[in-house]
Amino acid sequence: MESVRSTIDHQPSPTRRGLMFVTFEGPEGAGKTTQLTRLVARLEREGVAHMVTREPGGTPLGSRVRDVLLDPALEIDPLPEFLLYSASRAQLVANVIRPALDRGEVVVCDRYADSSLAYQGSGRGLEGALLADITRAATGGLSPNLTVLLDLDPVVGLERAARRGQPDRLERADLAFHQRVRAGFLALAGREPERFLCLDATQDEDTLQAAIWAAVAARLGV
Ligand SMILES: Nc1ncnc2c1ncn2[C@@H]1O[C@H](COP(=O)(O)OP(=O)(O)OP(=O)(O)O)[C@@H](O)[C@H]1O
Ligand SMILES: Cc1cn([C@H]2C[C@H](O)[C@@H](COP(=O)(O)O)O2)c(=O)[nH]c1=O
Repeated sequence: MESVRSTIDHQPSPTRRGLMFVTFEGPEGAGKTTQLTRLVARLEREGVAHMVTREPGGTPLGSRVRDVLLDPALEIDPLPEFLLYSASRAQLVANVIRPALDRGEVVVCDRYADSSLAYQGSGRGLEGALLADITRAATGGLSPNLTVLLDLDPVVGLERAARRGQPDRLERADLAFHQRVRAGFLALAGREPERFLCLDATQDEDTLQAAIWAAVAARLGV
């Protein structure tokens, strides 16, 4: 009996089996980085092994690709734009995210494939099947367990983002583009309500963090 109980007690938790992949999504200036930073601080306080990264970026290749994608001096057509995001994503998944999940760490990522569906799909108008095929190739089908969507009117978000300084290439796109992006994110959340935690990003930071931590803690069982 004792040996049976100890076997059960030592079953790996979902985290240790590498199943906890959390992404933050939303329009410009919605507060993703603010909330992600607070979540990471909470994971540290709780003693949960974790790794934090972002898209585009997170690898030496991804950092270079990020500089290209955000450079306001460059004109980039929708297809090469999507392929560049996908190249950064493929490198990040293979070299950073999957190894961390395999080590049993919680992975927290600032933007992921949903951003491509919203920005390059809804925003730029690229076809869904193309996005799905290339995203599958880039990620090997790796999907987050939890996606926190911070929803915000782009007028407010772009104002918030502007406090940081000069707008980057994406932030310079017109308001109609950013409205399509917002609508795209909301449509994605509507299609997968179990994966998405959709929050009104006009709420104060403490309220948002409490909701995010409750969702993470429930999935981690802490
Ligand atoms: N809940 C909030 N209410 C009001 N302002 C906020 C809130 N959360 C963050 N901010 C402020 O909004 C600005 C943008 O926040 P942050 O960089 O976290 O957003 P982001 O979604 O990561 O932006 P981007 O996608 O443009 O990188 C910052 O000045 C931040 O202090
Ligand atoms: C992953 C991803 C990102 N984008 C856009 C969204 C933002 O405008 C920038 C990234 O800047 P941030 O300060 O880190 O939010 O890139 C995109 O268009 N498509 C994507 O797949």
